[in-house]
Amino acid sequence: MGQGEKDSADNLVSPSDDRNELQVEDLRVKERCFEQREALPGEPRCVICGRYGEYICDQTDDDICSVECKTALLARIAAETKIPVKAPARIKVPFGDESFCVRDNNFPDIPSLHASQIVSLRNKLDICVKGYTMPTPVQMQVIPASISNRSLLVSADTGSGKTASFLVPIIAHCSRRELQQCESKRGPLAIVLAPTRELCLQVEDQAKVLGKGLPFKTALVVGGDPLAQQIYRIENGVELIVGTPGRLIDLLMKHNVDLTDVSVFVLDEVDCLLERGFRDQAMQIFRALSCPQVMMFSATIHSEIEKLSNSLSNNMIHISCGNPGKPNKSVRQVVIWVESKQKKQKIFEIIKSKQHFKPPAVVFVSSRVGADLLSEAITAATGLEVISIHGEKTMEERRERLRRFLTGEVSVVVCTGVLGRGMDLLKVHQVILFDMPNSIDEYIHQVGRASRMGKEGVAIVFVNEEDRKLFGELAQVLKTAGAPIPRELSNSKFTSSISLGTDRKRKLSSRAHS
Ligand SMILES: Nc1ncnc2c1ncn2[C@@H]1O[C@H](COP(=O)(O)OP(=O)(O)OP(=O)(O)O)[C@@H](O)[C@H]1O
Repeated sequence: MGQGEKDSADNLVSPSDDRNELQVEDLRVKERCFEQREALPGEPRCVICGRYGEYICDQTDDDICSVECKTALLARIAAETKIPVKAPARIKVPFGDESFCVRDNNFPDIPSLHASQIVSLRNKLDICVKGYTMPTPVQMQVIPASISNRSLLVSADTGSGKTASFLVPIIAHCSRRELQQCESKRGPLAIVLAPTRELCLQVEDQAKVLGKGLPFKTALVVGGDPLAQQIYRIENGVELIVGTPGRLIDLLMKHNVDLTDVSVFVLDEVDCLLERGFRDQAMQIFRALSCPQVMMFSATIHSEIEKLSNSLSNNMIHISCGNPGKPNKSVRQVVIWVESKQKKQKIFEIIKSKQHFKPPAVVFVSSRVGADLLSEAITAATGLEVISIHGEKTMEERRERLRRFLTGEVSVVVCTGVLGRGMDLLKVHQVILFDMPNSIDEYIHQVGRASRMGKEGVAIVFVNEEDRKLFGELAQVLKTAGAPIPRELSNSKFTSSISLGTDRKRKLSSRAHS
């Protein structure tokens, strides 16, 4: 019997039309079980009272005689499946790369699997797991929380696996929806915004890897690539769009993309997207969507960003893992005082030194022209092939250069902030901040390129008087990390409140008492 033809009285389904014909004398659904007759030999029996099982319970497929017995059946099932809720035991969550597994005694079937059973189950099901033996702390928290459909604001260390923590729920959501709907053309279900083309490229690649074999297609919408191709792809049906705000707005203004089904909106590097010139564009895209679940991520989220993010959702879950807002603990920060004129000489020395140069290395500078000039100068001084990546290069060049660096063809890249945030440069364990960035947040992100998933790295940072605007915060960051502070920095009047603050206070107050 079809769904629409169900008995209107409480969804009881008649098992057989033939039998109904024999029972024309009583078409009314039996409310109470005593209204039902006894079962004849060979007839179905009510699973509760044993009378004639005239109906099928729509929720369990059991034979049932009346509404009364259906209610009793459902109550019995609910009581049997109700799991006693114990107060959760306190779990000591380890830091960094310590391995641990949270076992949930409420679901005894899963935790009872022994390591050897897991191996044999994986063998039996042809499952091969490499690299991802368990979720990272941020994934442990974000993936289940995302199921609530509430918006999330997540801060976690650089290199701690935030990307997969939003891609896994997106892919699960998209493939579930895809399996249910079989339409050939459909609108996207999720949008991920990120501030740079390189980061979008990386996120889309990772989405493809994680969604392999599933009904899950992606479109990359970044400037520099032909718009027509991006539109063609979206029109042919994709589940996820990954893009930079500017190009996405451009595309949405010029073409009628159906965003009705977009139910997940991710802002990766949210502080950057809501702070710098991107905010209006990000908000414009948000307003084009109908109440999506918003997921926001960064290693640096401040109170202003928290306030701004609240305007995107009024029922937000805030998640913080590790030590966000600080440079990754796995990176040793070596800050050197170098006058501007000496910087080039210093970097040549480092790159020529077997002891100090640990390629592949990323060198951060503050300007595009600076990136080109420095890469040429290093090549001239050391003989090494060095490439530059920045926003003035064509997309094709940026892609090709990044590929050459990631595949190890070239061991040094000099770049502007385009590689500073989010880039997963797995083999890189050394970064050199030739120019200090404009803010301590960018410093945290750039330093973070030297370590992924707790691997040790080093960040060599050049500072001089020109960076005085950041002296206070830099000294604080170094002090917290236990890293050496150059004498010039600690003696500077801009850091006096940090290095001398407590002593001064004590002296003043003792004088006041005397
Ligand atoms: N569960 C896991 N097990 C092992 N490796 C993982 C796991 N999850 C992610 N990774 C890997 O860890 C690396 C860092 O992840 P990711 O780039 O997502 O970090 P992130 O937190 O977004 O960092 P950032 O703030 O710098 O953008 C990636 O190479 C990723 O493939």
